[in-house]
Amino acid sequence: MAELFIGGEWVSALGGGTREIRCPADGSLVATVDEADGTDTEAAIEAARIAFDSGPWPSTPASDRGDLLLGVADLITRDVAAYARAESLDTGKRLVESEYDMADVAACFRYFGKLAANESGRIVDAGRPDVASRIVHEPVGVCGLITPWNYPLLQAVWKVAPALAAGNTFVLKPSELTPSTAIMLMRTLQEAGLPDGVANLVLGAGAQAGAPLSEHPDVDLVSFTGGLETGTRIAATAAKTVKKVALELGGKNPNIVFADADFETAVDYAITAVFLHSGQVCSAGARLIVQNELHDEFVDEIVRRTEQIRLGGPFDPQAETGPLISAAHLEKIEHYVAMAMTEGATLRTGGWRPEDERLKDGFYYLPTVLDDVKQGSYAVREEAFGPVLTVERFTDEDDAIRIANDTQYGLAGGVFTKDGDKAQRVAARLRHGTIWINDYHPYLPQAEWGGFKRSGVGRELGRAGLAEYQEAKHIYQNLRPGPQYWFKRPE
Ligand SMILES: NC(=O)c1ccc[n+]([C@@H]2O[C@H](COP(=O)([O-])OP(=O)(O)OC[C@H]3O[C@@H](n4cnc5c(N)ncnc54)[C@H](O)[C@@H]3O)[C@@H](O)[C@H]2O)c1
Ligand SMILES: C[N+](C)(C)CC=O
Repeated sequence: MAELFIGGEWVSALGGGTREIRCPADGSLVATVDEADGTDTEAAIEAARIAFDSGPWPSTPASDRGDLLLGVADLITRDVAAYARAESLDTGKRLVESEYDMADVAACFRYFGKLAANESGRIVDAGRPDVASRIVHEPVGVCGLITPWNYPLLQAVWKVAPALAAGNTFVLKPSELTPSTAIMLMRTLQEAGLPDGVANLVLGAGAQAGAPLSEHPDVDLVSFTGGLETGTRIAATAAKTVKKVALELGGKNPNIVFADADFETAVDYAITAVFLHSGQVCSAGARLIVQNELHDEFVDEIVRRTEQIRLGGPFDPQAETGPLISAAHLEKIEHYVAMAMTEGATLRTGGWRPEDERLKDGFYYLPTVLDDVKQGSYAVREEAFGPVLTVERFTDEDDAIRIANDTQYGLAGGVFTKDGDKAQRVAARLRHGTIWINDYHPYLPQAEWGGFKRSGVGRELGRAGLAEYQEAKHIYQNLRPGPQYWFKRPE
């Protein structure tokens, strides 16, 4: 016990609450951890406030902050096996996927470590030789960071690394379902030499442990990754104290396949786009939009391959994808498929929990393909966040773009074609934050990530990802001061 990290100390929840963390692949007990409530979070906010207002971190030279982040990347790389194992036990994700995620975590610390070291503000030409004018970047203050369960450490680090690089202090509240790697990260930050109170961790349910991060007047910025409904609530609450708000929300991501695409490449990516991590990926290509003349052959092949996907737990070397995160999420997917069927979708494969005895204790759902879904229907409007592919058809380029943009979301999308000009034309007209051409899923720490429309506000990663955590201050110095006499001098 004592997994809350507040003011540089490991402490237990004041109310004595605990929560069992169980592996979604088989229900085995992973850990019993502290469950905070609002009082613990308020204590963490106070520690972060004190560290910001009177601690050394905000005024530490940016290059020294950068060095510390580079050291964190090295420590995570040293401990990658333990981190990956912990991530897989909490999420049920295949070990190899967690290993990739941990490499991305280290790369993110390296990117922001180097960016911090090169941070210099800029000189502004005031148009007068007797004026020195410059923009400096300062930290925003105390940041509340709230993160989901699907990529627990990676999504946290997309916030933690730029927040630290910019000189902020923070309180992190990871998903109550997947706290283990966040606990490990606090130990790593401590080992790297981060001053006390800069990094704080509270564990627990959103409504209790998370809510003060958007409500409390001492929090200057709240950055949230999660569902649209929660994000909307957090933004509304944060508005009362005029906090800066960054939101990374859901997606209903189109994957457009033209008839001239390389067939084998497009089929292979279409399957990975939607079924990676059992579809529990914000940018999952869950909406296959395929050109009419290719439809039958393409979807037949997708169905044939989907039926061969092997499900299994994180340490099954033959498993290709794993379980859903919880019983509640499994029920949500069942409801989603039932709704699609009532709307007239054709179930081509899946649509059930697997009968395999080997999987009986986990939250598994068969990879599912729903053909003939109607445009504008529930199945194409709502994010399933599970292993369900919907199929729509299009006639020509304009039709593909119209269908792909017909969503409240705008996170990501794919385009498959051998015609490079056409691919660029389509990419330019898609209202989504990331467009992959003849590829799907890669993201880079140096490339901004975020959503158009209701997929979010602001950007993570890249230069804009650092700017989210900075205030720009203009310093204007009159080099030859003297009276101006705008108002007449009294006689
Ligand atoms: N855009 C992206 O980059 C991105 C990345 C990953 C996940 N997501 C989205 O996340 C969603 C799935 O994650 P989830 O189920 O964990 O989302 P969620 O909204 O249920 O929870 C996310 C986090 O918010 C907390 N929370 C819940 N209510 C809160 C409240 N009132 N105040 C403060 N915190 C609160 C939760 O405890 C959790 O830590 C999907 O919609 C997915 O698309 C988006
Ligand atoms: C942003 N990403 C792809 C790492 C995780 C989305 O759920």
